[in-house]
Amino acid sequence: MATSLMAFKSSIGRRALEPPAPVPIAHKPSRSCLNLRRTRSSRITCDYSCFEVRDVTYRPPGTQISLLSAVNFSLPEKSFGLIFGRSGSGKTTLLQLLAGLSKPTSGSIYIQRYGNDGNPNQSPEFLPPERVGIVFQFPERYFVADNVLEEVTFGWPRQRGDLQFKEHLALRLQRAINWVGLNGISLDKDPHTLSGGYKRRLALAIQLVQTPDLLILDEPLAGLDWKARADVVKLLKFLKKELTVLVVSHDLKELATLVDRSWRMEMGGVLREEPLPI
Ligand SMILES: Nc1ncnc2c1ncn2[C@@H]1O[C@H](COP(=O)(O)OP(=O)(O)OP(=O)(O)O)[C@@H](O)[C@H]1O
Repeated sequence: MATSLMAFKSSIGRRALEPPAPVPIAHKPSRSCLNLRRTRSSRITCDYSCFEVRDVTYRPPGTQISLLSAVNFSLPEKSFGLIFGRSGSGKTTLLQLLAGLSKPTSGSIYIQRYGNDGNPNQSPEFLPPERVGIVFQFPERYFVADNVLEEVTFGWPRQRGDLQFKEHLALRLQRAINWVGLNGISLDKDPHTLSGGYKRRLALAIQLVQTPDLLILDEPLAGLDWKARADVVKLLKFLKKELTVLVVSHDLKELATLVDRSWRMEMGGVLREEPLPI
């Protein structure tokens, strides 16, 4: 792939391109979101929020083909959701809508805050694309920089900011590097010379510096050896404590211990909540 195209593909995973879809006017409380909170903690002690997808359909512009058919689901904050299903069923298409890379043809994607009683306690909010980080399948194919530091900070503002702003960026960088366990690696290292597992850590760090609320990963274990796969699973277990994670994967057994909620995507873009078939 030409370098310029690689840079473009990489950059679309790093920043928002399109304005968010309108927030629904009439909103029904999501009981399923509350139920999941109850199973994760016997006593609900504070407000919480859920990422919610309501009646989302998608038809690529200029076509008559519906790739997603009235998709509905909720994912509470700091939980781990997994979508599985046959190749070509529409999983990646759904992730792209959540990341704001395409707009739903109809339906809405938003964040809803709930009170202790399980009822919404404020109006639904847009899910702005800058609050979503997406790691594509084989993210290392889209690395563009000559060293780790430039790869992580690609797309950051280059103009002279004040000291406070620079300190803020430096803290974000340090936190992301620590979270993914890249602190033992020189920031001067060429990203292409890293091992498979470290390349995935770097791809995660690129998203985490943006401090997303929702982290989306498309086949995070694909193409890795057994040790790197185990490392990535361990890392996702840690990240789940810090933010909400939504994964598309065929590697159900390896991810099973992390999963709070799972859905099968059926051909034609029909999503159904279903336990993992393992
Ligand atoms: N812009 C488009 N126009 C027409 N069809 C499309 C477009 N984008 C994707 N498709 C088709 O939509 C279907 C769903 O694709 P998608 O990549 O979302 O599936 P998937 O479930 O993620 O598959 P995989 O597991 O192989 O990644 C496929 O048949 C694909 O060819």
